[in-house]
Amino acid sequence: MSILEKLNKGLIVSCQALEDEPLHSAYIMSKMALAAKQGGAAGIRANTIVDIQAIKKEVDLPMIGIIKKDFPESKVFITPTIHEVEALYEEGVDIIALDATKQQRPDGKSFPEFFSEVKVKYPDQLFMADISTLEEGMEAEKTGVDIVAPTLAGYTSYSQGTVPLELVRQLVARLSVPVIAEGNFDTPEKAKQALELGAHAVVVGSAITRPQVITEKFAEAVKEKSYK
Ligand SMILES: CC(=O)N[C@H](C=O)[C@@H](O)[C@H](O)[C@H](O)COP(=O)(O)O
Repeated sequence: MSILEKLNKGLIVSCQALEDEPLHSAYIMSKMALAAKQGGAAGIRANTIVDIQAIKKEVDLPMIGIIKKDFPESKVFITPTIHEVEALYEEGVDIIALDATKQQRPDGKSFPEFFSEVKVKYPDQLFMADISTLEEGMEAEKTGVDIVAPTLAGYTSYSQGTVPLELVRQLVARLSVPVIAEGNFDTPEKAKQALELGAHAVVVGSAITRPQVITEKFAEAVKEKSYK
């Protein structure tokens, strides 16, 4: 069975904690991935080589790998340059996800320029384009990516206020490549709706693996009421 078949209509759990987050630790992310597997996840999305290595030891699910890296002169931070692609390829991940927005890249290239280089170097690797608008999804498909995901909807200056489910609906209608729903699918209902709209799979992160975010929602909810 191919990787895309294995992920078909499945839940992918994103297990990520950056340096400034309380759960920042490859060991903890590996246990998050194990919990996700026990809960029925079909795949894992993870950031950094150390986390990916630790997770691979714990679970054998299909892996979407990224490397987040900040550059002072660019807002592109998900697998931004060929160096991060190279590291993920060397490590061996089933799918490499990368920023495919029109934002200024750290290497000064446009996404099509950047991705044509990547594709020539790694013709057999599956690539997932993280985009923020329909237009970027359509552009990404033209460059030859294998999957498009609205991961960055609401995270670029020009995509503020995007409703993720609405963008999924539009992407599914306009693209031929599989669309994986990702980014603020924070309830089981929204995840299910994304699949009903035709998404190939759905990635859920914070609502499962960021306890500080989950706690905040509960804390806000109990604060809103005045109790007698
Ligand atoms: C914008 C950005 O940095 N997104 C990252 C991409 O890998 C992750 O931090 C998200 O957790 C992931 O996309 C899943 O989304 P959510 O946590 O909303 O379910």
